Amino acid sequence: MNAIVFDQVSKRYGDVLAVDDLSLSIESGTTVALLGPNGAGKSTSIGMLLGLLKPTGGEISVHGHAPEQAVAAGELGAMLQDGALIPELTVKELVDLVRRLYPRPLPLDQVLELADLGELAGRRANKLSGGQAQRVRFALAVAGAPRVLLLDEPTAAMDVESRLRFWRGMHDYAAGGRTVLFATHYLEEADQHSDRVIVIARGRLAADGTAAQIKARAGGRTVRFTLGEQPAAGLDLLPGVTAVEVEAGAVTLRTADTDATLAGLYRGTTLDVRDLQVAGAGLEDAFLALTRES
Ligand SMILES: Nc1ncnc2c1ncn2[C@@H]1O[C@H](COP(=O)(O)OP(=O)(O)OP(=O)(O)O)[C@@H](O)[C@H]1O
Repeated sequence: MNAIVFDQVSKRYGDVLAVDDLSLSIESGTTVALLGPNGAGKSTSIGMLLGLLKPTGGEISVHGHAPEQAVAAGELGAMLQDGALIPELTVKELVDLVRRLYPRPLPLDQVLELADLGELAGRRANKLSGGQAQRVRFALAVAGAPRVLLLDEPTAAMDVESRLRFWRGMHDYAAGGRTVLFATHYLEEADQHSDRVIVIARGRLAADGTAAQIKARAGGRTVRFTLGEQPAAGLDLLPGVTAVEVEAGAVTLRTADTDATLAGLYRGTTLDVRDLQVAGAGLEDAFLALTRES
């Protein structure tokens, strides 16, 4: 069953087409990373999912309902980039206040544990550091036990240790068969913490798959070497090669299988290859290649 469906959704702000004919569906129980450069349309998509922004065209549904209905029914929880916290309340009071607004909230202790707030329970909200305030926002997002959790760049203000703890809490929350969609710029986070990565660029879908598939789609690895005056014809036929660039005698091959490509190059051709370099295309390279392509 689908938790989230975007059907030909677009959003225009004046001259800016922030989301451009976006269609995708997210199966219930999956954790999905929404990846894209600045201005790609991630926050706009999350805003529309929450019913805070109206699409210019197309339709969005959450478990078969319009976003506004899903929010009203407590099906959606969200952690946005800067939600204000009530300064005079302690962390515990604030979390308890919010969870009581929902029909079937999580127990208070469980929320505090998920967000790693045990030691901060008695601290007033106006005395929290940026990273601690983010943890409280996460607690408020899960307090109502929503089936779908939306996180907009959740680890932006967190140090390394806080990040680790945050992801542990997120995985614990998702483990109950819940759906999580998180926006991030951090490719490593997408790689490590999601079942599926959706890359958007300029409001359009640039790639959709597991992190491994996305790396492979952008060519996996590159093999570079110098050929000088020798002809480069036929390099695209080497095993594994997905793209060939030749510039002034310098060749760059993108390959999904480095070993097969090199074997083919050395055993299957008579070329005199110089200055051979093999570089791993990480998710970063894949991401750059994909967002440039689109
Ligand atoms: N209220 C607004 N009015 C006009 N343009 C807007 C508004 N909100 C966003 N935009 C524009 O829409 C585009 C998409 O912005 P959005 O914030 O959704 O991207 P994003 O992927 O979340 O970016 P970032 O990673 O920087 O947070 C950008 O070009 C942005 O400038």
